[in-house]
Amino acid sequence: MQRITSATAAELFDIAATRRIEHAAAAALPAHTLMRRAGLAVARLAMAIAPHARTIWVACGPGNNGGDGFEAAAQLRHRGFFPAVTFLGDESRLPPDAKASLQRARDAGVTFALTPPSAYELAIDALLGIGSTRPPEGTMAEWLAKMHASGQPVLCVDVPSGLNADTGTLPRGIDQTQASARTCITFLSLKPGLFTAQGRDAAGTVWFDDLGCSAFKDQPVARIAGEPDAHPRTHASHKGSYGDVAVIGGASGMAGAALLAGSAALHGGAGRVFVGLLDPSAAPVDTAQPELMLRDARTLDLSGMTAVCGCGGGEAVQELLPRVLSTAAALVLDADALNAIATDGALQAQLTSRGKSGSPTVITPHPLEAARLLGCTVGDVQADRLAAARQLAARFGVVVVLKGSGTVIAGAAETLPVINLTGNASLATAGTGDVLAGMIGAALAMRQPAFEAARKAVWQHGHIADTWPADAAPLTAGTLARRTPA
Ligand SMILES: NC(=O)C1=CN([C@@H]2O[C@H](COP(=O)(O)OP(=O)(O)OC[C@H]3O[C@@H](n4cnc5c(N)ncnc54)[C@H](O)[C@@H]3O)[C@@H](O)[C@H]2O)[C@@H](O)CC1
Ligand SMILES: [K+]
Repeated sequence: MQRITSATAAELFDIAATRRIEHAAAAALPAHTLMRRAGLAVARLAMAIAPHARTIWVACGPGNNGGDGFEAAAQLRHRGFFPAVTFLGDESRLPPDAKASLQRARDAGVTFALTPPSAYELAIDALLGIGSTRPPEGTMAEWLAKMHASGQPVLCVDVPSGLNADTGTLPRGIDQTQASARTCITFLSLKPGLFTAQGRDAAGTVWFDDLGCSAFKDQPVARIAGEPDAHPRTHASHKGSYGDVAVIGGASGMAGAALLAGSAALHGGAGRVFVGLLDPSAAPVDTAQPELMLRDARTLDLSGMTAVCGCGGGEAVQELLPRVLSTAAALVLDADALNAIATDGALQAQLTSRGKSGSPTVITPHPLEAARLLGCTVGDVQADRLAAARQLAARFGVVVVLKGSGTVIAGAAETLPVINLTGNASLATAGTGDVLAGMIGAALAMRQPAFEAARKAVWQHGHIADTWPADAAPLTAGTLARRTPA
């Protein structure tokens, strides 16, 4: 059993691949072995979460996820705990493994009840796993709501019930984010839905148990990538060794966004950072950050530079985009640059030809910007974030950073997309996206490959937030930029 953290590197498998792994493993092992192992793993984790529990509510559903719950209840009873099982299904239609585990729970003396216990110290959600096909309703929805509103910890078996393990989406009206502590133990494969969209909130802390079946492989759909490699600076280096970044943005009233991106690029280790402001009346220097070389955006020669374009760009950025797209040696496109491209077919064609020519290019849309670029709704993007990121990457031939809970980084078709595991809700504040764009710009200026530059910056950006002390003042975008590691 392994706890999954932002340092974990592993492949992610969709439901179809997980089914294939399960069938191959089940065929190679004696009957019922997988469910016995899964139930034992659940029981062990339950005992670790609630070692003094008097009552553990085990809510079991109609399929093999429920079977894992019966098996866990049997194992817990053997160890002196008092599980109370509520079963929502038809015993005569249980799959064979689950039927055998139900009998084992009965033989162990587990209590069965029609309604959840009035008091309990831990709830085990074994209602639905990867076989969830429709939104929970009726009694199942009531039990889920009760479980998550009770204030007691919830341990989800395989996946939080109702969560789409491929996409991380929860059905409308199912809120699984209120329980005091949420833990999920997942089996045989790590599923992408646990790590993006609503999955992270619903699953909480994720544990993985391969049930002794690591030999059974299949085709992954994505990966979590762990901490990126450090790029130590050599002693015999100078500012020219680390490249130039030119931030293009800061239209009237929005200079701050460009300065934040510039600050992040500077602290991220770029050799020199120019900030090309779109507001002609902007101040000629930022006295708080005199290292930033402020220029009129229209005068900057971008050949040989990494451009970070769009932060606070307003509508003014549109007129510069043809030149930025054609001349920047490497490019990060953010915010208003993406909005401008979304409404301009000629710019889209230019981005596509730039991407296909192999010039390093990273785009950093949040879901609404991604929706505008794809010509769909935010709901469509969030319904399958991996697919949306892959689609954008394929259309324009660029590296895509689709921001949001479980940021997705997608690139060329032959590169497995990454779901990033760092970051938390403290990043949901103005300017943090500008900082991320600047950080990616610094990594590109240091000639790191575009996918790796994006992955590294996204990881570090979230890691700064994750390690920000809980009792410190709120993390602002300015502080985030200044803490960017070189
Ligand atoms: N077969 C085995 O030996 C193993 C099974 N495993 C467990 O089995 C799970 C998959 O089992 P299943 O394929 O039986 O799928 P599930 O147990 O996830 O659920 C499928 C059943 O739920 C019903 N259902 C789907 N959505 C529903 C809804 N909204 N309301 C009410 N009923 C609904 C389906 O009609 C079907 O009867 C995994 O997630 C995992 O927990 C793992 O323990 C690995 C080993
Ligand atoms: K479950």
